[in-house]
Amino acid sequence: MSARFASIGVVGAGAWGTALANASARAGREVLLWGRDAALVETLRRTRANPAHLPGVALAPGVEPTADLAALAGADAILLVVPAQASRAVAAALAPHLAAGTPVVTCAKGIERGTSLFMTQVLAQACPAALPAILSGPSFAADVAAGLPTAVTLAAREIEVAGALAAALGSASFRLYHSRDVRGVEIGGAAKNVLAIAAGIVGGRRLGASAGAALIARGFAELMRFGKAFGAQAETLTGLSGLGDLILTCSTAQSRNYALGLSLGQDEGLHPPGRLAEGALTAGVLVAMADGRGVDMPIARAVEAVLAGRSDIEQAIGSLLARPQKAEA
Ligand SMILES: NC(=O)C1=CN([C@@H]2O[C@H](COP(=O)(O)OP(=O)(O)OC[C@H]3O[C@@H](n4cnc5c(N)ncnc54)[C@H](OP(=O)(O)O)[C@@H]3O)[C@@H](O)[C@H]2O)C=CC1
Ligand SMILES: O=C(CO)COP(=O)(O)O
Repeated sequence: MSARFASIGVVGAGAWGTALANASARAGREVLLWGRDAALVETLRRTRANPAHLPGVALAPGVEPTADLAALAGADAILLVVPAQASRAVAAALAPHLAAGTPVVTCAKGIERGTSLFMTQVLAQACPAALPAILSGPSFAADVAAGLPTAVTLAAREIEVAGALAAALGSASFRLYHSRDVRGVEIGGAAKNVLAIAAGIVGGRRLGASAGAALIARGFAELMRFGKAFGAQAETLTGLSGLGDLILTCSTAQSRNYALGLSLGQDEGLHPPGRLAEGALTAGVLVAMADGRGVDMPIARAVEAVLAGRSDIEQAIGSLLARPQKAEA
């Protein structure tokens, strides 16, 4: 079945794109790795390494870097691995090169600002001939690139397509579960990033491990409420791209979202600057969407208020702790 996807085009040569290119090559696929920066692509080609985005990792044999998007025209499937807010423009640039029905798997974790669209909805608009799919779950690029054991979920509307893609990309160390709950998988990845910023704030403020655990559990309740309101299945949200990814990114400063929260909690502002933290870009649209459907998300709301400068950390913590006690739901 995996012969259906013998060649994979990876669009985006950042940390996650490079790691997924390596994982795909390890799974036996031919891989073209596209980057927008010709100089970076030349470095990748010459040194077989990506020091800018994934230091210390060698590019797997079988990964061919390219700066030419048209070169991906013959790929059997595409992994779209650019930040959520760049996904529409990059998918639109890719669209003219794709054969109709080519699966495009978005690997970004976010919601588009301005349109309030999930990643596969953005794909459907920008790349209408493609078959949209989503890959998400607890997986640091460095871990996947190093071949450490990792498990993620790949969802597509057609379960056969999801299964075949999972079979094509998976290996002993990179396990892909498949699903047809596209919405659940994309909500899990987007929402957990916002909650991970809150977990980082708890860490930065040294509020203790008990507070950290409470934050994960109550954050998960928010993620579940949001997911249910937007059509996700509960079993997806309790799986890898929900609870699994929430636990990972709320637990360690290896997460850029957690690290951002840590820095806020230590009153060091948005540090380090320029590093991608998708949760900071998703917080506003997530909270607005929740408001639109009457979904209570106090932790996400507190993160959004801090990031927008409407609340300081002490006010945000105070407002969460001052909420009336209620039944656990
Ligand atoms: N890193 C990780 O561990 C994981 C990341 N993800 C998700 O993957 C997505 C990408 O993250 P990651 O790879 O880590 O991010 P990086 O910051 O490492 O890389 C982002 C890549 O996207 C490129 N890019 C940015 N904007 C554009 C644009 N407008 N057009 C074309 N290319 C663009 C960058 O190019 P340039 O170098 O030229 O700026 C870079 O190659 C995010 O949504 C993230 O949440 C998911 C799971 C794990
Ligand atoms: O999504 C991730 C791990 O699953 C990566 O998290 P960060 O983007 O917070 O580093």
